[in-house]
Amino acid sequence: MTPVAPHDTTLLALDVGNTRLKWALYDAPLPGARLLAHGVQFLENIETLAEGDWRQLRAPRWVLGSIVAGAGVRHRVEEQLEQWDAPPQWVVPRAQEAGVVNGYDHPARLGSDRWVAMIGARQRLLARGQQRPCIVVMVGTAVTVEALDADGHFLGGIILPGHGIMLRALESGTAGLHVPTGDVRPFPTNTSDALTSGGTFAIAGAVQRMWDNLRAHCQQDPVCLMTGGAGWKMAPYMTVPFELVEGLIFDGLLTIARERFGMAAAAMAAATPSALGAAR
Ligand SMILES: Nc1ncnc2c1ncn2[C@@H]1O[C@H](COP(=O)(O)OP(=O)(O)O)[C@@H](O)[C@H]1O
Ligand SMILES: CC(C)(COP(=O)(O)O)[C@@H](O)C(=O)NCCC(=O)O
Ligand SMILES: [K+]
Repeated sequence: MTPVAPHDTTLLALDVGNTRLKWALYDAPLPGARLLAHGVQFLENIETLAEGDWRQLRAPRWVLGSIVAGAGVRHRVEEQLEQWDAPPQWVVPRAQEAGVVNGYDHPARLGSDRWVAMIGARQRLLARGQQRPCIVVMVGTAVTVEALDADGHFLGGIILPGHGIMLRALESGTAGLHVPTGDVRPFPTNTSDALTSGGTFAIAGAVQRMWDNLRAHCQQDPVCLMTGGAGWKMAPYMTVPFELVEGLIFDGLLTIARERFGMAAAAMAAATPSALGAAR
């Protein structure tokens, strides 16, 4: 095991989805921490991490992650982390955390990625002084659209299939849909374009509907933040004003990390001022 330097405050943040593992190493467990290194790995390649991307990585003091993949994947990720003396902590959605109140019937049954992204969204809005209702869209393997009111109450959200799952479902459920990816067109006139446009409009339409629901509920225009590996694919076709934000989940993980490890990190920084810098 690689020992951690006594005053090291590094945080390794993990976002394990159903398709890819995203990781980021920060110099401190705080929003705005300096990003030291980051990367992505498809789940089938997790076994390469310890001997590959993470081989030369500075040993993290803390490991905090969100995971929505199954127990098997979690075990494989944990094996790759064994080289360091930092047992991973996996976020489990609570009834409330970091200024967000969880409206789910069973708070812990909410996907941890959805919870962490909402905490990241809230942190981002408050940091720029915007206390407004917010729609959080994540376009990954699945698509999720969450509604938060201006006070940080998560009212509820929807789950729909992502682009890939929609196409595979149609391919396997019909006789005549086996065609290459097409283009998004207002009035598709071939099967490829019809499928690609259908999936894109389904997602854009779902977001529009949740945005309308939230505006009607709050009597105020929501902010819409969109993230996820396939967010860029949706960007040209959205019908509500939105911002494409990379790393909303990492913002959320840093916010949760501040609550969990911030005190310890501050104490270490006080012992060695150079470790964190005077600004923090
Ligand atoms: N270059 C790319 N590499 C991987 N996935 C991509 C790429 N471009 C778009 N995608 C889409 O992004 C999805 C993965 O996004 P991601 O946010 O990592 O998902 P998850 O969190 O569910 O693992 C894939 O399902 C795919 O549709
Ligand atoms: C909805 C999800 C499958 C999204 O997964 P992803 O696309 O990020 O891989 C995931 O958040 C999940 O498994 N949620 C648990 C059920 C729920 O949130 O209600
Ligand atoms: K995700």
